[in-house]
Amino acid sequence: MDEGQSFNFMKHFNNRPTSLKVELLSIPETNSARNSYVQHDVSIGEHLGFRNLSYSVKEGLFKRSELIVYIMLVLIIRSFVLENKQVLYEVNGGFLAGEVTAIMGPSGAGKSTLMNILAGYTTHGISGELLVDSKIRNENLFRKQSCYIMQDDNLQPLLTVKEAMGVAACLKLGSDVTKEERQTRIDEILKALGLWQCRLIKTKSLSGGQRKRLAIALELLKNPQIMFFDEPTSGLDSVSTKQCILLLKQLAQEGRTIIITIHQPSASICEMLDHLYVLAEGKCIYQGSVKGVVPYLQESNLFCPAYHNPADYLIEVAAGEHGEYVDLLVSRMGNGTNHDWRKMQIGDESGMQSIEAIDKMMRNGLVTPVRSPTSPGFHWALSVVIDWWHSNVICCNLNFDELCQSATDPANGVIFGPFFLLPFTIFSGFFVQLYDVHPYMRWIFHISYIKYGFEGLMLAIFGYDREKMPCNADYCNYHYPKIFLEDVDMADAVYSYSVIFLLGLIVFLRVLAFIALYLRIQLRR
Ligand SMILES: Nc1ncnc2c1ncn2[C@@H]1O[C@H](COP(=O)(O)OP(=O)(O)OP(=O)(O)O)[C@@H](O)[C@H]1O
Repeated sequence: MDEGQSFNFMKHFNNRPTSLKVELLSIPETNSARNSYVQHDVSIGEHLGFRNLSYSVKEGLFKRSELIVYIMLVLIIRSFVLENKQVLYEVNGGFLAGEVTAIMGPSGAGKSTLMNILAGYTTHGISGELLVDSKIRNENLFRKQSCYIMQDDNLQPLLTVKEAMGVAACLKLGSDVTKEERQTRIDEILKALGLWQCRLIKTKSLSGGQRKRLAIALELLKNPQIMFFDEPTSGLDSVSTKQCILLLKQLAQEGRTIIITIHQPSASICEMLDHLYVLAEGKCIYQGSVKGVVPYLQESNLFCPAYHNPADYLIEVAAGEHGEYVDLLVSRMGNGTNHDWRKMQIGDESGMQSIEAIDKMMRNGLVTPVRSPTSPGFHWALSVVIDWWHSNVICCNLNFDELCQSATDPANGVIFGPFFLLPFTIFSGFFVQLYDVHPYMRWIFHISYIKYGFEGLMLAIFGYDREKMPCNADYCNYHYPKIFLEDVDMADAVYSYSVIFLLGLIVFLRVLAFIALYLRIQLRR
């Protein structure tokens, strides 16, 4: 490492606070609250990078352990017998300080291999360049400034949390750190990571989440700049998973580079990640923000279904479930050299969300924008005009979906719309007559807009003393339209009532929809 590189690296390191500021936060419930943790307070240039990184292993008759025993023999025959298996193919990438980067991909894609190489655990069979601040990294210095937290935390089961920290502090902190300073640091980290309450508990009795935090606490003693985590959320429930990712975000926001491998994160976890690096068949098919995944795939004619977790969809694409797209995506991503999709950050969210929302609604045949920079009155009026335009029969214009979408979430409209529609359809006079149902249920007839629409239609066709209908048989029961109206229980129905009710209901629902839309937008502001 030359002097300049060493200076840069140490500059980042020295910029970080020496004392930890990490506090375990409660998990925010709302998206907006969660997104507040995704602010990019720390903006440091590229920190950890790799160029044209390839990795291959020899595999065949002998495994690695046997090689030790048969080393002489293997050295002679390996070039003849063993096959070269390529795991990574000239991949490129850059991970920034201040961000949580998740390496994702289907099983066998090369995630652990890449992580092991970046962490400096795998050193043989590699070609390409490992960089820090765009310069070839110094492995010795890098090892001092980084740590690797494995899935199996390997904690000593019979030591208490405080004892485990004490042993680690003696080993990791130099002799120039006094006993008091060590103790202060241990207490500080335990409090910061929410382990203070269980400092006297043996590590074998800790919960999964506490064990993960203790593993992190042990590494934090030497305050590493770069932290690698292999599947940090495996074996944790959803609450502990969120807490764990939040903790990693906080560590990142203090200026660290956090790199994790993760298997199919949930949508809410995905939102909390700053950067995704996705591998398929040992090549990079995506590198960028979480928000960029859907538009990136769309450009390759891969449309993530509405209400589908984009991360799941990306893994399905990587696994070839949607066709042969890996080569196309690798070339579009330049095998990791393309950094364009990194730019699509949370700041672009409002635009993206409204585009996605409109897109979803258009696909579902709905036309009520719920998130808009313009006035609710404008959208309300627009939806009235468009709905009116689309409607052929007056009763079809009464759309309960719209009310539900305005008041709650568009997805709820799809569920509650048919739910509200069904009783009105059944008690409309079409399937059952008014006097066939229990008196307690008859009120539904009187508010069923389908009944009024149906009644108005029947009266317009068969009412108003319509003349006898043609009959070519000896006897026609409905020769007289009046008999038909009596049979369908509409002899006493009044056409004008139907029209007044339907017009009144249209006005009522429109006003209600406007109020709901108005209130919702007011609450969001
Ligand atoms: N030392 C090795 N010897 C033989 N094959 C190896 C070696 N290391 C990795 N591989 C192979 O490289 C491929 C990628 O392995 P890797 O463990 O990196 O995948 P992964 O994406 O982490 O998978 P998973 O999610 O299942 O852990 C696999 O097919 C694996 O068998």
